[in-house]
Amino acid sequence: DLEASEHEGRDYIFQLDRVMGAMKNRAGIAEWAYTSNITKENEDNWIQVRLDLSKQEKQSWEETKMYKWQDFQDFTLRRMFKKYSLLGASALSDEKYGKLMRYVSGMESNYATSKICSYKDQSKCDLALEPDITQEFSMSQDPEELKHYWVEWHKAAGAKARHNFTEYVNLYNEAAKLNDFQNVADWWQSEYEVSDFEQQLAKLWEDVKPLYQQLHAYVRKKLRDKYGDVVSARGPIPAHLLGNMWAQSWSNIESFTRPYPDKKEIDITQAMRDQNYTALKMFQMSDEFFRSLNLTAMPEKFWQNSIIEKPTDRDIVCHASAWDFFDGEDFRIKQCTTIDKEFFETTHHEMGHIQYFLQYKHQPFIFRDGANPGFHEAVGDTIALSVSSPKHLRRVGLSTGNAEDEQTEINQLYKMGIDKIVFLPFAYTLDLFRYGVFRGTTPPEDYNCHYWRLREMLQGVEPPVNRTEDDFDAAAKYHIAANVEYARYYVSFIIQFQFHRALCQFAGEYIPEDLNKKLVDCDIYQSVAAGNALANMLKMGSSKPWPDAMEVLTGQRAMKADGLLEYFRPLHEWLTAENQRTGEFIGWESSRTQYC
Ligand SMILES: C=C(C[SeH])C(=O)N1CCC[C@H]1C(=O)O
Ligand SMILES: [Zn+2]
Repeated sequence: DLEASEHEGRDYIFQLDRVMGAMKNRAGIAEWAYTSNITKENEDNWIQVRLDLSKQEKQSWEETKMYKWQDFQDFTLRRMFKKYSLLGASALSDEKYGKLMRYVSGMESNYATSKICSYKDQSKCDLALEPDITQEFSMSQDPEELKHYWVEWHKAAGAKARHNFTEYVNLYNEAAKLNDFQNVADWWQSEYEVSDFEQQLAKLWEDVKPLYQQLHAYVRKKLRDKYGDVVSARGPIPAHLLGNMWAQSWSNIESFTRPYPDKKEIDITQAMRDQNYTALKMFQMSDEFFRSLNLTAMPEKFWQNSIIEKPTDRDIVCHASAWDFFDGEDFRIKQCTTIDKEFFETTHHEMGHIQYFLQYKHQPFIFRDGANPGFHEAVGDTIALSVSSPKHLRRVGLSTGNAEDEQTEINQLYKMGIDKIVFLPFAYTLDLFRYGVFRGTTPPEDYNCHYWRLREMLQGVEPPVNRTEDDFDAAAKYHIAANVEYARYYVSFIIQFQFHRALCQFAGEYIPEDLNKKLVDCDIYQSVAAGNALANMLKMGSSKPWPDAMEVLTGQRAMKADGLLEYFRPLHEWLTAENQRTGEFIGWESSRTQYC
């Protein structure tokens, strides 16, 4: 009868959960071994472990189907069964599952090990993306040099991945269908548990687009002033001039584009170098910030097992990552830290993942996840919004700036905006592109030119040189090569401002309409009230639908652009006035050249 099966179901699912937790630990150790030492042997071992585990997953999946869990009374039990009833990629045959993993590890290892030649010294051909190309790209103001690094990287990391990517799409879609999804796009979107996810993304973009267009027009003018006619007055911005390989953050061109150049600039990269900062010091500062909020300290194993600097004796996947080994004590970060502003933020970003792991480690294994993927990406960034405030940077001795005046505040909002606002159309493009690929509306013969049509339409950028279908520029971005869904970052860059605003109110740092408690000046450092409110949301993991988690912290049950727009309102007003003053054309006409 129903009662017996629900009672038996409870015993079964919690036993299964413990088995799955041990399996995730084993899989994590094998994947860590491979991505922290890229060799054929370690890749083979990782794939073998995953194949072994898929046998166990298939068997458990069959057992789960024997329970009429949809009729169970207990919400948590139903939710656990529902999540365990999704088998995932291991629904494929061993042969196909193995091939799918080979395609992905092939793309990821190519990305991680790609080397290109220096612009200045064509005989030096051992430049890796991190730290070499990233460093060059962030410092250079020579369009020809930037074009060289852009073209060579997109050739080495992008074009070479096209075959693997095309095969991966077919197999991954097969796996989606075996899990009762139309395609991978629907599978990825199901993670957000709303029926109109794609419409919500479009609505958020409509809300933010006017602000982005003003910022884009302003920056285009500044680049035109500096580089001349290579930057058109009314068209897209050439993507290699924005200080970042993917034009996803424009922070590196702040020094010569900021609104009030004669105002003192806070340069924490220089300050950290002057103060002999190490990677470890950055991690210790981040840990101390979280502890100041009454959150949890990094456990001993974190400091023992993490890799925070690039090894010199082997190839590793340098792209920053945070790892939960599902044993309640082993949590790690792997990143190739360099001492600069970008990695100061990245360190907080990754520590945010670890803090989330720590806060939900009491949950059943199946609920040890973000309320949705965007939540996991938002935790560290939300903390970093406080850390990057002038008030906080003064508190920790990374800035000697004086109190804010109107112009300094605009400069500060501009610095935040060329990181946070410009990221949104980039993130939106990446998964709009892949939704079309998985749905088949973008066929392989159109992959590259469609990718650029989306980038021009949404981001208002164009490639520095003509492109063809021999290129595959999308895979020059880690997450495309490594099969990591990207809408999570788009969601994160919206909701982190909802989280930040709520935390600032808990901390007494933000009071609407109070000019002494402005959002832009908020720093929640040492606020136990804010930390407790954040912890209450993080402890839930994925045990409840994400609107319940968001409501616990913000009182809102939907992701909305209002937090971001409120934060940047003074900048929006300033940009609009400035663009009117200089007569800028707002938006962009299609590119002068047919580049694809
Ligand atoms: C730092 C990570 C690892 Se989860 C990352 O991939 N991020 C953080 C912000 C956006 C995105 C990127 O680098 O493209
Ligand atoms: Zn992340």
